[in-house]
Amino acid sequence: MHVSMAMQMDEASTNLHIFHNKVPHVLTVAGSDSGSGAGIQADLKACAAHRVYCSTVITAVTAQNTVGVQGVNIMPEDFVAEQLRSVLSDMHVDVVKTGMLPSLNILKVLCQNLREFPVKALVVDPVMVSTSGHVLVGPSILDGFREELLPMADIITPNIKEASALLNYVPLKSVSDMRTAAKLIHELGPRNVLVKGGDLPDSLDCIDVFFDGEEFYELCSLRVNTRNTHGTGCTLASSIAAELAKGSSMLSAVKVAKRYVETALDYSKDLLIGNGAQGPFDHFLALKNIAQNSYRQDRFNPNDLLLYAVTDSSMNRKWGHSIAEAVRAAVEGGATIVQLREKDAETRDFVNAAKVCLEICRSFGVPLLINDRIDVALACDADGVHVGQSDMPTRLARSLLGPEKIIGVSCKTPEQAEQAWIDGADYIGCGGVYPTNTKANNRTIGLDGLREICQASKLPVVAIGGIGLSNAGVVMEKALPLVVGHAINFAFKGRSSLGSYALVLHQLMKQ
Ligand SMILES: Nc1ncnc2c1ncn2[C@@H]1O[C@H](COP(=O)(O)OP(=O)(O)O)[C@@H](O)[C@H]1O
Ligand SMILES: Cc1ncc(COP(=O)(O)O)c(N)n1
Ligand SMILES: [Mg+2]
Repeated sequence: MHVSMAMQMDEASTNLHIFHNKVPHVLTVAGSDSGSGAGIQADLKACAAHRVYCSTVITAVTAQNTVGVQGVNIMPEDFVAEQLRSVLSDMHVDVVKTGMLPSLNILKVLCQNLREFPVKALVVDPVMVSTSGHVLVGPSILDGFREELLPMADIITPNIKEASALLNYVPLKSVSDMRTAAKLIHELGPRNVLVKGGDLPDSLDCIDVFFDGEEFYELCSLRVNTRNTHGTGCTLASSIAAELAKGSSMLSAVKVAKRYVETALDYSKDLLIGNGAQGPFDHFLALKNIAQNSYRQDRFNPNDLLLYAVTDSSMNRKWGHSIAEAVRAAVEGGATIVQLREKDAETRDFVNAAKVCLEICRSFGVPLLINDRIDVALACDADGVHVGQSDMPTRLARSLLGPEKIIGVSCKTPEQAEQAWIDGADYIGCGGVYPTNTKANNRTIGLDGLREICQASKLPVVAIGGIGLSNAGVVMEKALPLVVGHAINFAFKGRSSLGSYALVLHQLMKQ
């Protein structure tokens, strides 16, 4: 407390305002996998997924894919030493995680560096055999593990085969054998042991045995039925390292890491990458959605705003329409973008309806946005959101949704339009142009207000509020000629037959 106060005063008086955020940092010392399922590549992805920085020292380059390992090229130990020195002499590393250590000399070089540059924790994944059965590191490494590395380790994470190898190849066939093995490996010096049961035959669950020298914990997860388990071991160890770097206790780090692997495998169980027996999985839980949505060429095309339909739950209720029926009518009638604006829907109903509407919109190649509810947009992977001035701030919405989603912002003044542009919005909605009964207490800006904002806005403008067949022509006439490089578009809320309005107005705009 005193220290931080003093620092602040000192920095204020000397005018040095450089506050550095120290970032949690894992260094992985491992082999490269050209197929990117395991090794260095899995470590980088796992650390990024846990929001931890990861530097890399490459010990070997493997030619590897989903079929197996075609070749291994071991790095010269001097060059491994040079990489270690480059990273450790410059960067603040919290945790070192080791994977493939292909020679005894490389292991010794690593131990030397760890003594010279001590870190908060050492996670050892004693990689020996790939999931495909290829021997990556020969048994000559075992003495190095036992004599030098394990006594320095905070945790070692052998799979069944590696645990057996460390114990002179005793057979391990059950969870009870795994417990015995964990205890014996603990006697070799590491402070904690996790014997992984991913490869335990005939097991419905995936049970890993954790031993901290005093207590045993059996950590159980569902066994995901999938071919995509290549790299689970590397990912688990990196995830443990990442959680430790953030400050977790060992048991908590192991539990979070295991749950992460299980979640990622479940999400990725049907991914198809490569033709071999063992596929990689998706560390960011995003590829499945991207594969489904690959129809869209551009993230956002301003021309999509041409005819903008907005749903309204009370209007739909009044006319006896479901949200999905209204959306289908709108896109069939020519709407080029749809926004779900459901102010009083139950969240679960809203998510379910949004999923159905998304399918309809996707089949027409029409983007679907969600009003206000970032959570609903994320849950159904909608194309974006539309937010008002008192909803989620645009920048925060952008960081939650990522760079690809569409964000629109309601603006009533040129200043708000400028701010929306600064904050990274894609378009602004502008209104109410005319009085409307679908939004209470909404100040009408009129055609003059609309024109003023169109002149000022650097973003495409969608006109909204009380626009229908009778006045659409006037809005176009008054506002359109003044707008250079922007489209004026129309939003229709809660009409009984959005389709026919859309159709007629679409014709009108084409003239
Ligand atoms: N099919 C699966 N479903 C759920 N978890 C799994 C599956 N296969 C492996 N795991 C988990 O992934 C981690 C790595 O396990 P394992 O495959 O035994 O190690 P390695 O990849 O080093 O051979 C463990 O926590 C294990 O329980
Ligand atoms: C370079 C490298 N390092 C480690 C593994 C083990 O990973 P897994 O046991 O999940 O196949 C691998 N296959 N390749
Ligand atoms: Mg495995």
